[in-house]
Amino acid sequence: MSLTEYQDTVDEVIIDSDKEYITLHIPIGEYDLSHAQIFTYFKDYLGERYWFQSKDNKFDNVGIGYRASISRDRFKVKRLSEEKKKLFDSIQMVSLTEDLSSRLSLFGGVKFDDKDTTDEWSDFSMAEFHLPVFQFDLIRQELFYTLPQNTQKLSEAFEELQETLSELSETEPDTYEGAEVNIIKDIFPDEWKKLVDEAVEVLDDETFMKVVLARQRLITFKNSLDPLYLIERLKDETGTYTIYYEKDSSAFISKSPERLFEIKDDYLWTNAIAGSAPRTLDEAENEYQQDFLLNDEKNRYEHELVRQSIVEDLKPYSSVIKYDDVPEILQNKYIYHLHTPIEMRLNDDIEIFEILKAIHPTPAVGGLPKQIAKNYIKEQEYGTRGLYAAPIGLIHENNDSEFVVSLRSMLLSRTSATLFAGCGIVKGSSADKEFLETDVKFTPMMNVLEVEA
Ligand SMILES: C=C(O[C@@H]1C=C(C(=O)O)C=C[C@H]1O)C(=O)O
Repeated sequence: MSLTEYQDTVDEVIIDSDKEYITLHIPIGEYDLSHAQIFTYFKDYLGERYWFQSKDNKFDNVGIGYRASISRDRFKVKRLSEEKKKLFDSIQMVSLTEDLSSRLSLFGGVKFDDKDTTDEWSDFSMAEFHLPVFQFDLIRQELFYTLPQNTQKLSEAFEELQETLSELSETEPDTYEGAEVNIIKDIFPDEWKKLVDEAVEVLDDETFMKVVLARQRLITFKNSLDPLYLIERLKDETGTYTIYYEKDSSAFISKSPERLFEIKDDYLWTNAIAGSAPRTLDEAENEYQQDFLLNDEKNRYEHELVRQSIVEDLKPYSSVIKYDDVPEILQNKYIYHLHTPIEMRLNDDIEIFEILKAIHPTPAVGGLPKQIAKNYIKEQEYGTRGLYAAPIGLIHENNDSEFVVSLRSMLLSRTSATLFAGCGIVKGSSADKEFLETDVKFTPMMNVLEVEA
């Protein structure tokens, strides 16, 4: 079926003058679009584009152009909830056929904490979510096209859109160049180890049990990083989330294994992930590492703390919370983690930002007790986390949502990349071992950039 057949439907739409935007919801199966085509065709939108693919491939969304945004300097649940509602309420949705299943979403995130933003993160606000002009759902083959209610006649806009889509489907993806490395430099590696040692000194079994300490690696390039190159490289590792998020002259990229939560029809799914061991190409070694992880006291203890804390944080929002006592192994390309899935039924009328505030930062990326760990990180860790280890994801109109803990990530400017990786420090941790673990956690981004340390 071709889109021209919907022209009558569009012509008959009665415009609701109370709304600020009209969103056309359109099947695009006839066009067969690729990520590379979309990012090639919409070059001019550089700085206002994203790609979000979930680990289970339930979502593969590309957003182009930020038509409207919620952007706040402070993470205030009430204000954000009001603004989100106001934005969704200002849209007149026009679905061209009844059998569409995709949902319009806001995409964005909330920074790890409110530590003074150094220049490197200044393109992103504390909390920021975007309604795209074009939201492509490449799994369901549907498009949301949002335009201001008053710009032009809707039927003309629809004709133009069809032209855009045919041009897009005929677009040859641009060729691109790889990244030519200038310098690779760990930021303050010795100081980081010293900080870990100091943390181990203050940590105990009761008052301050865990803190996650992160470090950075800076890579500079001789040429500017081509978005298309990055998009193609991001496809290399499967089984993780993919986040590619352009904002003004920065881009943030993550290949995270970790879901913060998913909410669907009053149910919430989350997980405890803590405890790590490297995965190699040697099967016998891998068997050993998994076995070690499942039975190692330190890793199991750390994992248990994380799980307990998440369950405690969510208790006020649910009367039914389910999980197993024994963790499973979560397998990524370069690393194994201990993993416990958690499922709960949400009480009525829970705001998504409330859940976000309650659950973030999980002790997998902050520590325990939460507030002490958060303060410790803010005061002691070098630099600013910004969107590293922060919640990033999609919020749909009805509160259904999916958020990622943006690990295995980097912040890009035109010719440099800052990679982030951290690990949980508990009493008895060894700085050298943890240093190696952060090395392993840099691997997904090193691999995206095709560089070796
Ligand atoms: C903090 C990171 O990872 C987290 C810390 C882990 C650990 O300490 O074992 C494991 C998985 C993640 O929850 C990171 O990747 O930067």
